[in-house]
Amino acid sequence: MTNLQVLVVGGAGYIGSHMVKQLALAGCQVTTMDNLISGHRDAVLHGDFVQGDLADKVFLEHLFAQQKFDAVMHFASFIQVGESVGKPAMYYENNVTNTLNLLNAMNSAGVKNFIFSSTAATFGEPRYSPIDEQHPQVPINPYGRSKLIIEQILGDYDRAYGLKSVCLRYFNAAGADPDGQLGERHDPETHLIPLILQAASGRRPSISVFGRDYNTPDGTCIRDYIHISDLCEAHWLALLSLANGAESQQYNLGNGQGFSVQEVIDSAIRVTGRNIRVVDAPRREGDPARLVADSRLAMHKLGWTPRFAELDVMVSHAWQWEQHQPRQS
Ligand SMILES: NC(=O)c1ccc[n+]([C@@H]2O[C@H](COP(=O)([O-])OP(=O)(O)OC[C@H]3O[C@@H](n4cnc5c(N)ncnc54)[C@H](O)[C@@H]3O)[C@@H](O)[C@H]2O)c1
Ligand SMILES: O=c1ccn([C@@H]2O[C@H](COP(=O)(O)OP(=O)(O)O[C@H]3O[C@H](CO)[C@H](O)[C@H](O)[C@H]3O)[C@@H](O)[C@H]2O)c(=O)[nH]1
Repeated sequence: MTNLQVLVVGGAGYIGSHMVKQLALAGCQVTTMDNLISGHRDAVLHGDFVQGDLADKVFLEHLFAQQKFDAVMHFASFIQVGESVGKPAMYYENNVTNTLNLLNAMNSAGVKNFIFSSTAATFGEPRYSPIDEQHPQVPINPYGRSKLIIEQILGDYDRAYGLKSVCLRYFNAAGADPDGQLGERHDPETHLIPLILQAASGRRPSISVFGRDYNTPDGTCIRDYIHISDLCEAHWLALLSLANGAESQQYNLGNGQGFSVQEVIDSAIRVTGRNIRVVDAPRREGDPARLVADSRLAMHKLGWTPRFAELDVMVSHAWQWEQHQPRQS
């Protein structure tokens, strides 16, 4: 238990809202800041909520002047790879410039601990698998580049200002709060598991499989799905490491086990017991055939162990959430 005071930026979103709950249950004083551009106010179940935008430097200055924080967790960004290709300005503005505003406000206020949501997309096309922290980072889209730029800025800010950070490079966040209180509510939804489950529940007519001609055993893309609770646990351990004086670090976070798109659909059929209409579609631009994490560094240095590594468990928690979503009449 701890009474750390933590600012969660983007805490009304999918991953941030689960984090807020976990921090509060661990005894932290949590403040969520979110502009609600894609988040949901009712997803913030604990602590204080302030509506504000990272673009607003005056707002940030006031926030840090009013409250003392031991650490900041930063989940707020635009998140769609495809959209970033057509709208790079929007992505660099929100993911880079606005993050700089946050880092500079932290610096002015003397807040020294930062946990950053980075991504597998910073690696680009895998040169080997599974992907460890030594793998070259050569992103192939503006989304991935926007996250890598921040990772690099964080190195500079540590050297110059002593800002300590942990960059967590998530692979595919999946599942939902095991208690059923929270889940994934993106609009538009682009992620595979919620889309499959919407097809199972009747909220969508079908699920499209983007390509069956990849160099994988069943021809569909392989991804490394990591349960949202395990992801939050890694953030918690990263926070404790910084609070205990650890140096800045980057960790890849996944299960180390890949599942193909077809295997995810098969899991959803097993878990839901429903028929799911599957439509074959062309490849989606920019999708590598296989993205699997080597997370051994996080396991060794943070003492992290995924608890919900089984795909059917991730899908069943997401299904529990999907069944409580409002239906259009
Ligand atoms: N979902 C994944 O599989 C995945 C994988 C790798 C990395 N990530 C990263 O994790 C983070 C969280 O992802 P998510 O799926 O929860 O996304 P999300 O869209 O559900 O949450 C992002 C939140 O940030 C808020 N926000 C965005 N811009 C803001 C701004 N300028 N000021 C204040 N609030 C702002 C949004 O309203 C939203 O609540 C993102 O940074 C994303 O890049 C996610
Ligand atoms: O309707 C769909 C949606 C997805 N897919 C496939 O399912 C797999 C997973 O796709 P997601 O969109 O769920 O996830 P991504 O692997 O594309 O994206 C994840 O990893 C990226 C980094 O590679 C980013 O970090 C992003 O935010 C994160 O969700 C991909 O092979 C995709 O082609 C389909 O076949 N049909």
